[in-house]
Amino acid sequence: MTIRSELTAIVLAGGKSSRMGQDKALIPIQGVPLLQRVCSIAQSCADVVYIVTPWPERYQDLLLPGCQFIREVPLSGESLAHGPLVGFAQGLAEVQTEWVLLLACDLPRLRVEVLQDWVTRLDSVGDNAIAALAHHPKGWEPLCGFYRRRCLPQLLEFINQGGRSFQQWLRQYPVEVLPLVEPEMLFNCNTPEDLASS
Ligand SMILES: Nc1nc2c(ncn2[C@@H]2O[C@H](COP(=O)(O)OP(=O)(O)OP(=O)(O)O)[C@@H](O)[C@H]2O)c(=O)[nH]1
Repeated sequence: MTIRSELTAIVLAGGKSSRMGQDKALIPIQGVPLLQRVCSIAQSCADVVYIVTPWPERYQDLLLPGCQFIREVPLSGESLAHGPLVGFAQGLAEVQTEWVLLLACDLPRLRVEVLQDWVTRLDSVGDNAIAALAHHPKGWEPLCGFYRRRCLPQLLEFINQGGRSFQQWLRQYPVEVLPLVEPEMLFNCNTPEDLASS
């Protein structure tokens, strides 16, 4: 079921997975590779799902019907280890809808019902907010929430000045808080120990 026709989702599948020691996107959880699982949930909330990754060919055999790859490129003079903020900016440049749902690929406990509830709240987000995110004791959860497409110029300016931290970037702008009724769903799987508990 798609519940909003004006929503795009961006799923990030890049980075080094250095703590895990293998590509997190391909790790099976209950037999389904994490990236495939997250994309399928994204499709329950949005009409268009982009997977932003430096290596689309690595994922071409996954079951990802309807998802479109955006191949990420390095910034001038840099490596591809630029981090999720740059991956997000490269995906956002392709987005045509007012709102985009951003998801990391390493969220094994995502709850589609919670995301769909959040989607219904977007219409009442204040005009000045650039994003609607959950907040937990460590700060905003940037990799499971919603951004307005129009934040792209500010995002690019921050990146061009060397900024790479979501938390630092978000600190400069109004962000709407989403209710976090199930904090467990934001659990991200970074290490083999995390995996064992998934
Ligand atoms: N597209 C893209 N996604 C990234 C990039 N860096 C991290 N991600 C994604 O962002 C999410 C969180 O990544 P992290 O766990 O912070 O970083 P990581 O590099 O994957 O893992 P570590 O090396 O263990 O820190 C995951 O979904 C990654 O796939 C990047 O440069 N490009």
